[in-house]
Amino acid sequence: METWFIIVVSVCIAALIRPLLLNRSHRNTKTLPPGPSRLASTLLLLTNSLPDLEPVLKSLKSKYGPLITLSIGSRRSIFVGTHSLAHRILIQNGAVFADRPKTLPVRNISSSAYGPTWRLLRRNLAAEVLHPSRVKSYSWARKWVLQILIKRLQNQETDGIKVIDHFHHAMFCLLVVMCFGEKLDDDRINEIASVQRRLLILIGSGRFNILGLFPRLGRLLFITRWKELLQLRNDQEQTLIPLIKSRIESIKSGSQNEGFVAYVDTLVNLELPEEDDGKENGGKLTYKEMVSMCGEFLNAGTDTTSTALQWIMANLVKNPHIQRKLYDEIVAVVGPPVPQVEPELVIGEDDVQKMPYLKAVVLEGLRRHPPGHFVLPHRVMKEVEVDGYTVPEGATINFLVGVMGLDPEVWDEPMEFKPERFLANDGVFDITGSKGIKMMPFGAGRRICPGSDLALLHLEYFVANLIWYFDWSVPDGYHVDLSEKVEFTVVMKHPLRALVSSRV
Ligand code: HEM
Repeated sequence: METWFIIVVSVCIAALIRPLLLNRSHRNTKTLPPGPSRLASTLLLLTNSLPDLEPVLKSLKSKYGPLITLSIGSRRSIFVGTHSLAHRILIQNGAVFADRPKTLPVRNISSSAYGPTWRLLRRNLAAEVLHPSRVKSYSWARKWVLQILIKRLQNQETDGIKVIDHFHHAMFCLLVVMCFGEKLDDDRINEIASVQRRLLILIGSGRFNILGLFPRLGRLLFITRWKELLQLRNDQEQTLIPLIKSRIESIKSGSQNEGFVAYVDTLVNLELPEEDDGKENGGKLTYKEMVSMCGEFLNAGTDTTSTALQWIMANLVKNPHIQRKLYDEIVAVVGPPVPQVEPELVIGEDDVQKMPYLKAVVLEGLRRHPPGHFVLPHRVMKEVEVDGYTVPEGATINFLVGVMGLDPEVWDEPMEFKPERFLANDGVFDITGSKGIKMMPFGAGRRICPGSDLALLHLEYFVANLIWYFDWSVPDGYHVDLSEKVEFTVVMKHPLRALVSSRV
């Protein structure tokens, strides 16, 4: 079904239920944060994916201020446009804003309601996979993937190489090992990457918004879309369940790599609590639920990181003086690059910790080009006052992450790529925003990305090694264009092509 049909149906529904809502809304809208009319809001929300709304929200922010409401029927979507309000909401009043709206029926961390199941699943990921000692135990996997990436980049074409495909492949190899404990060949990696990315891009396109906003009605009216989603989900299960089963078998038979814990290992014995509302079953995760958990792990750790890596490398190609300064720092710590790419001769993770300029480059990349220009939608758990307005219970709330990173009130020359800004304060920068938010590429507060340390390590490790081994430059007749395009994350509209030549 097409956009015009959505619009007609929504307008009819809005007209039918308007009289019912009028009394209530008259009472409430007085203190709601301001925003455009219900009809204009409905059209905006139904015809745009969340990232596509960014330019509209920017202009609404100039008109209405930093707290904006879009209404559709009785639902309210509230958007927050400044750092100080984001800090007040997510850090100082975090618990009220830590829930998620119920959308598609999957069980994973990011879509779990704020409650015991979410706590258990999140604690499991944080303690069993993302704990620093565990992250260290995956060090061999990072070295292995780095070899693969370097070999792929060495076989480049003369007119430059489109690097993003190789970054995606590398990140999938890495996250697949961490998830299923297996090194897979290229065909299997491509199969997993393909189904995961199809799901991500379809969901990111906003085509399923209606199913999330009105689950029952949406499924009836948009049966083709619903079937498309079910088919994709089925493909994902066909691809991931055999890997999950194979890992569980190897744990049972004791043939798995001793001392190495894959994400699946940690899911098998989890005992989920019964939720108070009785909507979620307790007990062990089913295979299908493990697919949702593993699918989340793969997508959270691959798409975001490879998108950020591409943006950072693009800025290093565009700004040779920054690349040179970074290379000099790397050589000062580990010496010049070695002729052979050997697992034991790459720049190690301990060395990376001694490179403040490298860290500044990565942070500047995340400020200037955060992979997500919004966080995942939060749900307000009880009515609360913010900045003199009433934010009602049940409203969804989101944050203009992209806009905050470019706010001239906070950042000097915000459009410029200047890593030096992160060297102030002895290079100490609190990405969690606990004392004050200046940017929030990983979100903030209780729902902050639990993978932020791992993501920073991956970015620092790959950027350091890629700059150490190779000189990156612009192919003839090409220029690095920093225009953006929305996929699931905000990616380069014209993907980076670079000439990558060995430094030895
Ligand atoms: C550059 C890389 C990454 C970026 C920019 C990023 C960003 C984000 C953002 C903005 C959120 C939403 C926060 C909110 O709703 O308030 C999020 C949530 C999440 N991220 Fe990441 N992320 C990255 C890498 C990772 C990695 C490597 C993992 C794990 C392997 C991960 C796992 C998750 C999970 C499980 C959530 C849901 C948290 C919850 O709902 O409690 N992310 N991430």
